[in-house]
Amino acid sequence: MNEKGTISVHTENIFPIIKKFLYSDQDIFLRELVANGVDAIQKLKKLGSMGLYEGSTDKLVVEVLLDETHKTITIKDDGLGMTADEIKQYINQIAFSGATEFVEKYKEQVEQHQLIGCFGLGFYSAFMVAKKVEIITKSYQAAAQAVHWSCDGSTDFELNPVEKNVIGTEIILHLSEDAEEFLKKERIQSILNKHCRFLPVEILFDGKVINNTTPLWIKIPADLKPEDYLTFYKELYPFAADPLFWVHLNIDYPFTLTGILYFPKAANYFEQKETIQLYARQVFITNDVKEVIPEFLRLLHGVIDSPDIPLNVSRNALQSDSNVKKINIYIAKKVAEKLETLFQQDRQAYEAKWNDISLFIKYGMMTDDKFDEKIREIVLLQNLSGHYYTIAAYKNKVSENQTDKEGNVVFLYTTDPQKQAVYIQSIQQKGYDVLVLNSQIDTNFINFGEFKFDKIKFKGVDTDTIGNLIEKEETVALELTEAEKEELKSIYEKTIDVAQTTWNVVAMLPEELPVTCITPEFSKRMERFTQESAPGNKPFRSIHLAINGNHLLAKKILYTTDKERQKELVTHSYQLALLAQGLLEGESLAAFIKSYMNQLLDK
Ligand SMILES: Nc1ncnc2c1ncn2[C@@H]1O[C@H](COP(=O)(O)OP(=O)(O)OP(=O)(O)O)[C@@H](O)[C@H]1O
Repeated sequence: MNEKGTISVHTENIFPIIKKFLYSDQDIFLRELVANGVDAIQKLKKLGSMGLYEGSTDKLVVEVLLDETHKTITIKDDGLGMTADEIKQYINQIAFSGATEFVEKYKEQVEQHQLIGCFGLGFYSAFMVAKKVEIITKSYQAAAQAVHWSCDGSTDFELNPVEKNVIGTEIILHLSEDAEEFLKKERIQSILNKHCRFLPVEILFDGKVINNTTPLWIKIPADLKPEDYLTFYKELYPFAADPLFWVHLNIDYPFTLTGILYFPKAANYFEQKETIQLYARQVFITNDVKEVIPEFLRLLHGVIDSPDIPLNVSRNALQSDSNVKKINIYIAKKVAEKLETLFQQDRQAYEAKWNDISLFIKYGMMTDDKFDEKIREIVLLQNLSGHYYTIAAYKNKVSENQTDKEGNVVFLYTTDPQKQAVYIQSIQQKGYDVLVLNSQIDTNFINFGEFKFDKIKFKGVDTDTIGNLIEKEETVALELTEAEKEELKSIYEKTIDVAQTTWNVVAMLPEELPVTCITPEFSKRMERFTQESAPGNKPFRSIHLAINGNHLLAKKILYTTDKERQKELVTHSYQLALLAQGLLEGESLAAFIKSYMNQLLDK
């Protein structure tokens, strides 16, 4: 049977293209060859179960062996093996396994390394690391002659009979000089850990089984306890704090998908990138799942396993794949259902987790309309007393007191209860309620909410006078005459001669500050955006000041005969306004502290 021949590839240049993979992810050769061994074992088991193979199928394994002396890696399996004819058909004619067609079709993406799984080259990926490859194989078929195939990376091969007693296949890779790093035990161990950790057949390396053949996600959810999920989470992310809860995905129709998605503690969201792993039949494919699952769900952790995600297509094509679209919708729905159940069944536990999950939920609402629709009723807002309300419940709670003359219910919020305490106090005296919206995402969420929620407006507590925060029909009357008003304004203008500063005397509540900085809600939001995108970059802005005409200080300033005293009152009330906004700094702050100190000594 000794035979020499030419591998029938349609493109002579398939090997250089295979080699090109090497710069993106050379490691996948091992995954491909081990996965072929696993397939071969599963096929033999299937034959056994159908009565077509009588040998034992209990202890079939794939083994990876290193030989430093001969510079070889051998991948040996107890699978169904191949006859000479099968080698000719499956190995020699690459076209049969689709490799040529694949390379032709996706050459460009291959070159740009844009394929999702870099799948499809299978056996021939061995040539990414080997200058010569041998196959020694014996088919399960009765009286099959074992064969030896070898190929040195050109398109020529040799095929000869060989002595081999046991059924199965050995693939021997003679490493090329530039791939000798793969002789290191640690290197192979780490590739196996990454790609083969959950393969369904035992993989032996260095005398040990390296994989868990029945990972949690393929088990039946009803059989599992919370501890099982927590243990598996630790297996995936040894250094992360326990997750809050999880969703076990398990669907057979219209596509097959299993997986577990964990909701991590908020602090873990951005710590690690690419935290969801994608598998196809327990073979690790990638942890770059950008195109496969909705953007906001990428904050979650866990595993998704589906044979229905096309792997040898470009990433662009993947997004428009109909299965991928269905998978996206399914996962988002499952996640929303999990949250709803939690909300309905244990409101207290849901509230306790709110701070951790709110970022993720708000982000989801803003980026996915369907998710928003499902989840809007269970979004919570927290007020200063620490109570949680749904949006509808909160609207109901404050509408009587906080509806403006246009019929909008105004949600007053603080971004920093400590720093904005002065404003909060006067607002609470007026009987208004204040929400805390201080997370990273809230600036965007407020914009989103105003656009989407019916007749709701958001106003920051430090943006305006109380009368203007919620404009009502009835207004506060000004206690000053027109002449007093003009006089007061002019005193402030003359005393505080600062550029970009405008003054107005306003009828405010007596308990509000004597002078208040007015920064329209819109500018405040813009400021926060800038702060978030370029921290430390203080935007320059002109300052509008409202002088409280109804504050006791107004008349005191107007009617004091001591000019020095008047100047002091004006300056201090101005500085207090800046202080309340966190704007008093540098020289002004030093001057303020100094004059305050002097006053202490005077008294
Ligand atoms: N270890 C093995 N034991 C038995 N048959 C094998 C083995 N390795 C490869 N084969 C045969 O050679 C064929 C081609 O293998 P190759 O890895 O190139 O492609 P594939 O496994 O069919 O698909 P993929 O491109 O997804 O890897 C296989 O379908 C299988 O029939």
